[in-house]
Amino acid sequence: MSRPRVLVAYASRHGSTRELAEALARDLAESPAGRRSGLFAAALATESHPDPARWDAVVLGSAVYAGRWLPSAREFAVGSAGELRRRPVWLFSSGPIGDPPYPPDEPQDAAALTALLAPRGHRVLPGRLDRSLLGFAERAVVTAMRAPLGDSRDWAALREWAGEIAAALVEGSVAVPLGPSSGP
Ligand SMILES: Cc1cc2nc3c(=O)[nH]c(=O)nc-3n(C[C@H](O)[C@H](O)[C@H](O)COP(=O)(O)O)c2cc1C
Repeated sequence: MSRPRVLVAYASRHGSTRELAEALARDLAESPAGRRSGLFAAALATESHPDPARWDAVVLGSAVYAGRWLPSAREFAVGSAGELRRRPVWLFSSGPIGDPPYPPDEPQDAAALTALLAPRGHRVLPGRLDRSLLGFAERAVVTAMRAPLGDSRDWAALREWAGEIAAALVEGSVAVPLGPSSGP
C-alpha cells in the first residue's frame, strides 16, 4: 500500500490513552516503513465520530474502566463495523499499571470486539493512574482495590508496535479483505 492513511481512533477519560494514540500516530509516520511510503496518520477521538471510510487502515483503542472499553469506543466499533471489517484494523486496550501488570485480565470486550472486527491484532498497553486526576468515586474504587499508581506507559514498545503496523501495511504482509464488489 503506497502512501497509506491510518486513523488512530481512541477513547480516553483522563488523557493517558489520548497521549498514547497521538504518539502512535507520530510513530507510524516516523517509522522506517512509514517514512518510505509517505504514510499519514492522525489520532482522533471516537467521540468526534471519525469516518473510517476515509482511511486505509484503522488502529482503535480505549482506556479500560472496570473491565470495559469506554462507551464511545464501543459505539464506534459497533456503528462502524461494516467499514472497519473492509480494511486492516488493529485494536489496543490501555489500562494495567505496575509490574506485574495490574489488573492482569484481558478487558471483557476484547473477545467480542475481535469477533466483530476481525482485527490483525489486539494489544493491552500499560496505562497511567494519577490520583490527582481522578474524581471522588474513582479515588474510592482505586483505594478499595489497592490498585498501584503511576505511569506505566511503555513508549519504546509503542514505537516498536507502530513499526510493525506500518511495515505490515506498506510491505503488504497484511491480507486486505476484499469487499463484496471486488474480485474477477
Ligand atoms: C475507577 C478505575 C477503574 C479502572 N479499571 C481498570 C480495569 O478494569 N482494567 C484496567 O486495565 N485498568 C483499569 N483502570 C486503569 C485505567 O484504565 C488507566 O488509568 C488508564 O491509563 C486511564 O486512561 P485514560 O487516562 O485515557 O482515561 C481503572 C482506573 C480507574 C480510575
